[in-house]
Amino acid sequence: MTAILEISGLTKRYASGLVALDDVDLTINKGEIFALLGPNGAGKTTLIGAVCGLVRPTAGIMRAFGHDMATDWRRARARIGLVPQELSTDMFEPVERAVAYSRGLFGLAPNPAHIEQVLRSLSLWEKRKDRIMTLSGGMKRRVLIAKALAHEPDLLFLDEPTAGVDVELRRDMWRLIGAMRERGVTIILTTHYIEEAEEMADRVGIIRKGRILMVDDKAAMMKRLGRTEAVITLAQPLAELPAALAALTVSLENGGTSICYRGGDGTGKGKAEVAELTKALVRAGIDYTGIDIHDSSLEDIFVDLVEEQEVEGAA
Ligand SMILES: Nc1ncnc2c1ncn2[C@@H]1O[C@H](COP(=O)(O)OP(=O)(O)OP(=O)(O)O)[C@@H](O)[C@H]1O
Repeated sequence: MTAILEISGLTKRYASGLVALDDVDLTINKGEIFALLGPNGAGKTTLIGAVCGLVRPTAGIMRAFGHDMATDWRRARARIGLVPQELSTDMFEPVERAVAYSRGLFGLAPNPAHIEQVLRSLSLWEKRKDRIMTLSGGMKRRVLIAKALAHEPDLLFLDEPTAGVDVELRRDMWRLIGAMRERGVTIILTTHYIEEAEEMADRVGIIRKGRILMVDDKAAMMKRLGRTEAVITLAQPLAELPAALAALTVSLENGGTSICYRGGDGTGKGKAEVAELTKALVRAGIDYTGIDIHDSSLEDIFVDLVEEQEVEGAA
């Protein structure tokens, strides 16, 4: 595995005194899709801004493609693309010219064939002569991506690429991100849609209050922190749990009308234990009217992790 971005001890204290990034270490490998998840204000945009030269770090070292970003920033930055949350300039420009101009900003020779390919892949070719201000919100998003791809970056940051876009555009974005990965582009995306990380990411980082709480392969994270939850609705309420169930991680809830199971480890163990539980109920002569069972999602894991930290922080 080749590391293409290495961040260590990255700290950002804004003039207000607020510490938006607190000693962040993070390594991004070539060719991966990395999703950075965090609640509002966690520091995601600040982190992207620091790597892309929009935010001046207070401390820390960043290396991209082997270049130290403090001393050799320009060469590193030339290989990085950024799709920000909002379009702030170019509103009066026609699409094609704005995208070609973005390429020129990095000192690259014009390449109309590449610009055409980018515009076509984003369904913008028909709109290439239109002024950006006349486009719909979704089309403006596509222009942002086209601008970031104009200089053929090897590392692409997408800051909440699908916030506020419709389902169709979101699917299109996912397809596009997948296609970029196929071409070997490394992608770091921030998202509030955990479904997006679950669908696309190879690795997931969870950030809160400027600190990275966890980084892991998505599958490993779900396996390690995943669990199964089952609620068994009883035909008759119970006053207490039967002794036969003592070995299982169950509790009596909802005024004795349901038995809740929380356990397992994301590998199927939970489902097997729920099966055991139902058999034990039958053996004990306890009748039930329904079972609701689900495996935890990345969202459950995320919420648990962030809440756990809230509790620790308050303690
Ligand atoms: N220019 C600034 N000056 C002072 N504080 C700032 C500045 N920019 C961001 N912050 C603060 O830094 C913290 C991190 O903000 P940041 O935008 O990086 O979070 P985020 O994770 O991207 O949030 P969101 O998901 O809402 O976009 C927040 O508390 C924010 O208010």
